[in-house]
Amino acid sequence: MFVTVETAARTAPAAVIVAIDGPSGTGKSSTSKAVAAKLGLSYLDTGAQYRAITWWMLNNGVDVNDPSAVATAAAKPVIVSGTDPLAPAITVDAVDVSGPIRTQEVTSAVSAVSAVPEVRTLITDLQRVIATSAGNGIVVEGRDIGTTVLPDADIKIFLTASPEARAARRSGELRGKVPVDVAATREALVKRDAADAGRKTSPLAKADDAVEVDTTDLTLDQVIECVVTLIEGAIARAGQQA
Ligand SMILES: Nc1ncnc2c1ncn2[C@@H]1O[C@H](COP(=O)(O)OP(=O)(O)O)[C@@H](O)[C@H]1O
Ligand SMILES: Nc1ccn([C@H]2C[C@H](O)[C@@H](COP(=O)(O)OP(=O)(O)O)O2)c(=O)n1
Repeated sequence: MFVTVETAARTAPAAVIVAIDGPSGTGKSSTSKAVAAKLGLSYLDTGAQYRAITWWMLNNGVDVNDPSAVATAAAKPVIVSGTDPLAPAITVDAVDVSGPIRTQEVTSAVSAVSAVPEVRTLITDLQRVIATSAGNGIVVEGRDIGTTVLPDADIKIFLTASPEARAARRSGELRGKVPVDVAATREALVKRDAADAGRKTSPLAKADDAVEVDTTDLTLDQVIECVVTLIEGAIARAGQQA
Protein backbone atom coordinates (compact mmCIF):
# COMPACT_ATOMS: atom_id res chain seq x y z
CA MET A 1 0.00 0.00 0.00
CA PHE A 2 1.25 3.50 -0.85
CA VAL A 3 0.84 6.23 1.75
CA THR A 4 1.48 9.76 0.56
CA VAL A 5 3.21 12.35 2.71
CA GLU A 6 -0.01 14.41 2.76
CA THR A 7 -2.19 11.64 4.16
CA ALA A 8 0.21 9.94 6.54
CA ALA A 9 -0.30 11.01 10.17
CA ARG A 10 3.03 11.94 11.75
CA THR A 11 3.46 9.49 14.53
CA ALA A 12 4.25 9.96 18.21
CA PRO A 13 5.03 7.16 20.65
CA ALA A 14 2.38 6.04 23.11
CA ALA A 15 1.38 8.37 25.89
CA VAL A 16 3.57 11.40 25.17
CA ILE A 17 2.32 14.32 27.28
CA VAL A 18 2.61 17.83 25.83
CA ALA A 19 1.89 20.95 27.92
CA ILE A 20 1.13 24.18 26.05
CA ASP A 21 0.62 27.33 28.12
CA GLY A 22 0.44 31.05 27.47
CA PRO A 23 -1.78 34.12 27.64
CA SER A 24 -5.01 34.59 25.67
CA GLY A 25 -4.74 34.90 21.90
CA THR A 26 -1.24 33.48 21.56
CA GLY A 27 -2.59 30.56 19.52
CA LYS A 28 -2.73 27.80 22.14
CA SER A 29 -6.07 26.28 21.08
CA SER A 30 -5.54 26.46 17.31
CA THR A 31 -1.99 25.15 17.59
CA SER A 32 -2.79 22.41 20.12
CA LYS A 33 -5.71 21.05 18.11
CA ALA A 34 -3.73 20.99 14.87
CA VAL A 35 -0.64 19.45 16.45
CA ALA A 36 -2.68 16.78 18.25
CA ALA A 37 -4.49 15.89 15.01
CA LYS A 38 -1.20 15.68 13.08
CA LEU A 39 0.46 13.47 15.67
CA GLY A 40 -2.56 11.30 16.49
CA LEU A 41 -2.79 12.59 20.07
CA SER A 42 -5.75 13.50 22.27
CA TYR A 43 -6.40 17.15 23.08
CA LEU A 44 -7.62 18.90 26.23
CA ASP A 45 -8.73 22.56 26.39
CA THR A 46 -8.46 23.37 30.11
CA GLY A 47 -9.69 26.94 29.58
CA ALA A 48 -12.99 25.46 28.36
CA GLN A 49 -13.31 23.65 31.72
CA TYR A 50 -12.85 26.89 33.68
CA ARG A 51 -15.31 28.57 31.33
CA ALA A 52 -17.79 25.70 31.88
CA ILE A 53 -17.73 25.98 35.67
CA THR A 54 -18.06 29.77 35.33
CA TRP A 55 -21.06 29.32 33.02
CA TRP A 56 -22.68 27.04 35.63
CA MET A 57 -22.07 29.58 38.44
CA LEU A 58 -23.65 32.38 36.39
CA ASN A 59 -26.59 30.16 35.40
CA ASN A 60 -27.23 29.11 38.98
CA GLY A 61 -27.17 32.57 40.53
CA VAL A 62 -23.84 32.17 42.33
CA ASP A 63 -22.07 35.49 42.91
CA VAL A 64 -18.86 35.00 40.93
CA ASN A 65 -17.17 37.76 42.91
CA ASP A 66 -17.75 35.94 46.21
CA PRO A 67 -14.95 33.33 46.49
CA SER A 68 -16.61 31.49 49.37
CA ALA A 69 -19.92 31.16 47.47
CA VAL A 70 -17.99 29.86 44.42
CA ALA A 71 -16.00 27.45 46.62
CA THR A 72 -19.15 26.07 48.25
CA ALA A 73 -20.79 25.39 44.87
CA ALA A 74 -17.67 24.22 43.02
CA ALA A 75 -18.28 20.47 43.28
CA LYS A 76 -21.89 20.63 42.09
CA PRO A 77 -21.54 20.77 38.27
CA VAL A 78 -20.43 17.63 36.43
CA ILE A 79 -18.02 18.69 33.68
CA VAL A 80 -17.10 16.27 30.93
CA SER A 81 -14.50 17.15 28.28
CA GLY A 82 -14.16 15.40 24.93
CA THR A 83 -10.56 14.89 23.81
CA ASP A 84 -10.88 14.50 20.04
CA PRO A 85 -8.89 17.38 18.49
CA LEU A 86 -11.13 17.26 15.42
CA ALA A 87 -14.34 17.59 17.47
CA PRO A 88 -13.62 19.28 20.83
CA ALA A 89 -16.64 18.93 23.13
CA ILE A 90 -17.61 20.01 26.63
CA THR A 91 -20.74 19.35 28.65
CA VAL A 92 -21.98 20.48 32.05
CA ASP A 93 -24.53 18.15 33.64
CA ALA A 94 -24.84 16.51 30.21
CA VAL A 95 -25.70 19.83 28.46
CA ASP A 96 -23.47 20.82 25.51
CA VAL A 97 -22.02 24.21 26.52
CA SER A 98 -19.40 24.63 23.81
CA GLY A 99 -21.24 27.71 22.48
CA PRO A 100 -22.45 29.37 25.72
CA ILE A 101 -19.00 29.24 27.38
CA ARG A 102 -17.64 31.68 24.76
CA THR A 103 -19.98 34.58 25.60
CA GLN A 104 -18.63 37.92 26.82
CA GLU A 105 -20.42 37.36 30.15
CA VAL A 106 -18.44 34.16 30.79
CA THR A 107 -15.16 35.67 29.50
CA SER A 108 -15.54 38.59 31.94
CA ALA A 109 -16.20 36.30 34.94
CA VAL A 110 -13.82 33.40 34.28
CA SER A 111 -10.70 34.90 35.87
CA ALA A 112 -12.50 35.45 39.19
CA VAL A 113 -13.95 31.93 39.27
CA SER A 114 -10.71 30.25 38.21
CA ALA A 115 -8.77 32.06 40.96
CA VAL A 116 -10.73 30.22 43.68
CA PRO A 117 -8.46 27.47 45.10
CA GLU A 118 -11.31 24.93 45.54
CA VAL A 119 -12.20 25.35 41.86
CA ARG A 120 -8.58 24.82 40.82
CA THR A 121 -8.18 21.70 42.97
CA LEU A 122 -11.27 20.06 41.45
CA ILE A 123 -10.43 21.00 37.87
CA THR A 124 -6.75 20.09 38.25
CA ASP A 125 -7.68 16.61 39.53
CA LEU A 126 -10.01 16.16 36.56
CA GLN A 127 -7.27 17.28 34.13
CA ARG A 128 -4.75 14.82 35.59
CA VAL A 129 -7.20 11.92 35.27
CA ILE A 130 -7.91 12.82 31.64
CA ALA A 131 -4.20 13.26 30.79
CA THR A 132 -3.03 10.06 32.41
CA SER A 133 -5.80 7.98 30.87
CA ALA A 134 -5.15 9.15 27.29
CA GLY A 135 -3.40 6.00 26.12
CA ASN A 136 -2.36 7.59 22.83
CA GLY A 137 -0.77 10.64 24.51
CA ILE A 138 -2.26 14.11 24.79
CA VAL A 139 -1.73 17.81 24.16
CA VAL A 140 -3.04 19.80 27.16
CA GLU A 141 -3.34 23.57 26.82
CA GLY A 142 -3.92 26.20 29.48
CA ARG A 143 -2.16 28.54 31.87
CA ASP A 144 -0.61 26.30 34.55
CA ILE A 145 -0.18 22.95 32.82
CA GLY A 146 3.63 22.93 32.76
CA THR A 147 4.00 24.47 36.23
CA THR A 148 1.27 22.74 38.24
CA VAL A 149 -1.04 20.30 36.49
CA LEU A 150 1.53 18.16 34.66
CA PRO A 151 4.99 19.19 35.89
CA ASP A 152 6.43 15.94 34.46
CA ALA A 153 5.13 16.56 30.93
CA ASP A 154 7.48 15.27 28.22
CA ILE A 155 7.63 18.68 26.58
CA LYS A 156 6.46 22.08 27.76
CA ILE A 157 5.84 24.97 25.40
CA PHE A 158 4.98 28.54 26.37
CA LEU A 159 3.44 30.63 23.60
CA THR A 160 3.64 34.41 23.68
CA ALA A 161 2.70 37.27 21.32
CA SER A 162 2.47 41.03 21.60
CA PRO A 163 -0.80 42.40 23.00
CA GLU A 164 -1.35 44.16 19.64
CA ALA A 165 -1.07 40.92 17.66
CA ARG A 166 -3.32 39.08 20.10
CA ALA A 167 -5.97 41.83 20.04
CA ALA A 168 -5.89 41.86 16.23
CA ARG A 169 -6.40 38.07 16.16
CA ARG A 170 -9.31 38.13 18.62
CA SER A 171 -10.91 41.06 16.78
CA GLY A 172 -10.56 39.12 13.53
CA GLU A 173 -12.68 36.31 15.03
CA LEU A 174 -15.48 38.74 15.92
CA ARG A 175 -15.40 40.91 12.78
CA GLY A 176 -18.65 40.61 10.83
CA LYS A 177 -20.51 39.20 13.83
CA VAL A 178 -20.41 42.15 16.27
CA PRO A 179 -18.94 45.68 16.18
CA VAL A 180 -15.21 45.39 16.82
CA ASP A 181 -13.09 47.74 18.93
CA VAL A 182 -9.47 46.56 18.75
CA ALA A 183 -8.28 48.93 21.51
CA ALA A 184 -11.00 47.70 23.91
CA THR A 185 -10.20 44.08 23.01
CA ARG A 186 -6.52 44.72 23.75
CA GLU A 187 -7.39 46.32 27.08
CA ALA A 188 -9.63 43.39 28.09
CA LEU A 189 -6.92 40.87 27.15
CA VAL A 190 -4.25 42.66 29.14
CA LYS A 191 -6.59 42.95 32.14
CA ARG A 192 -7.40 39.20 32.04
CA ASP A 193 -3.68 38.31 31.68
CA ALA A 194 -2.91 40.42 34.76
CA ALA A 195 -5.65 38.70 36.77
CA ASP A 196 -4.54 35.23 35.61
CA ALA A 197 -0.84 35.91 36.22
CA GLY A 198 -1.44 37.73 39.50
CA ARG A 199 -3.60 35.21 41.35
CA LYS A 200 -2.11 33.30 44.31
CA THR A 201 -3.02 29.74 43.27
CA SER A 202 -1.18 28.36 40.21
CA PRO A 203 -1.01 31.58 38.21
CA LEU A 204 -0.34 31.87 34.49
CA ALA A 205 3.42 31.33 34.30
CA LYS A 206 6.14 29.84 32.12
CA ALA A 207 7.68 26.72 33.66
CA ASP A 208 11.47 26.99 34.00
CA ASP A 209 11.92 24.09 31.59
CA ALA A 210 9.39 25.29 29.01
CA VAL A 211 10.43 26.36 25.51
CA GLU A 212 9.11 29.85 24.75
CA VAL A 213 7.82 30.52 21.24
CA ASP A 214 7.00 34.13 20.34
CA THR A 215 4.23 33.85 17.72
CA THR A 216 3.87 37.59 17.01
CA ASP A 217 5.40 37.42 13.54
CA LEU A 218 4.64 33.79 12.74
CA THR A 219 1.69 32.46 10.78
CA LEU A 220 -0.42 29.79 12.46
CA ASP A 221 1.07 27.19 10.10
CA GLN A 222 4.59 28.22 11.11
CA VAL A 223 3.71 27.90 14.81
CA ILE A 224 2.19 24.45 14.24
CA GLU A 225 5.29 23.29 12.36
CA CYS A 226 7.57 24.69 15.08
CA VAL A 227 5.63 22.92 17.85
CA VAL A 228 5.51 19.62 15.92
CA THR A 229 9.30 19.84 15.49
CA LEU A 230 9.77 20.52 19.21
CA ILE A 231 7.60 17.53 20.15
CA GLU A 232 9.36 15.25 17.68
CA GLY A 233 12.71 16.39 19.12
CA ALA A 234 11.56 15.57 22.65
CA ILE A 235 10.32 12.17 21.51
CA ALA A 236 13.63 11.41 19.78
CA ARG A 237 15.59 12.40 22.89
CA ALA A 238 13.35 10.21 25.08
CA GLY A 239 13.92 7.30 22.65
CA GLN A 240 17.72 7.73 22.84
CA GLN A 241 17.64 7.67 26.65
CA ALA A 242 15.42 4.54 26.82
N1 LIG B 1 0.23 32.77 14.51
C1 LIG B 1 -0.99 33.24 14.25
N2 LIG B 1 -1.17 34.19 13.33
C2 LIG B 1 -2.39 34.69 13.07
N3 LIG B 1 -3.52 34.31 13.69
C3 LIG B 1 -3.41 33.37 14.64
C4 LIG B 1 -2.15 32.79 14.97
N4 LIG B 1 -2.37 31.88 15.95
C5 LIG B 1 -3.68 31.90 16.22
N5 LIG B 1 -4.31 32.78 15.41
C6 LIG B 1 -5.74 33.12 15.44
O1 LIG B 1 -5.92 33.89 16.63
C7 LIG B 1 -7.14 33.59 17.25
C8 LIG B 1 -6.87 33.14 18.69
O2 LIG B 1 -6.18 31.90 18.65
P1 LIG B 1 -6.40 30.79 19.77
O3 LIG B 1 -5.77 29.55 19.27
O4 LIG B 1 -7.85 30.73 20.16
O5 LIG B 1 -5.55 31.42 20.98
P2 LIG B 1 -5.54 31.05 22.52
O6 LIG B 1 -6.06 29.65 22.65
O7 LIG B 1 -4.11 31.19 22.94
O8 LIG B 1 -6.43 32.05 23.19
C9 LIG B 1 -7.79 32.52 16.38
O9 LIG B 1 -8.71 33.15 15.53
C10 LIG B 1 -6.66 31.94 15.58
O10 LIG B 1 -7.05 31.45 14.33
N1 LIG C 1 -5.17 26.06 32.89
C1 LIG C 1 -5.97 27.14 32.90
C2 LIG C 1 -6.71 27.49 31.76
C3 LIG C 1 -7.53 28.59 31.82
N2 LIG C 1 -7.63 29.29 32.98
C4 LIG C 1 -8.55 30.40 33.12
C5 LIG C 1 -7.90 31.73 32.89
C6 LIG C 1 -8.40 32.18 31.53
O1 LIG C 1 -8.57 33.58 31.47
C7 LIG C 1 -9.73 31.46 31.42
C8 LIG C 1 -10.20 31.11 30.03
O2 LIG C 1 -9.17 30.37 29.38
P1 LIG C 1 -9.21 30.21 27.79
O3 LIG C 1 -8.02 29.40 27.43
O4 LIG C 1 -10.52 29.72 27.33
O5 LIG C 1 -9.05 31.69 27.33
P2 LIG C 1 -8.80 32.26 25.88
O6 LIG C 1 -9.34 31.28 24.88
O7 LIG C 1 -7.33 32.37 25.77
O8 LIG C 1 -9.49 33.54 25.87
O9 LIG C 1 -9.61 30.27 32.19
C9 LIG C 1 -6.88 28.95 34.07
O10 LIG C 1 -6.95 29.62 35.10
N3 LIG C 1 -6.05 27.87 34.01
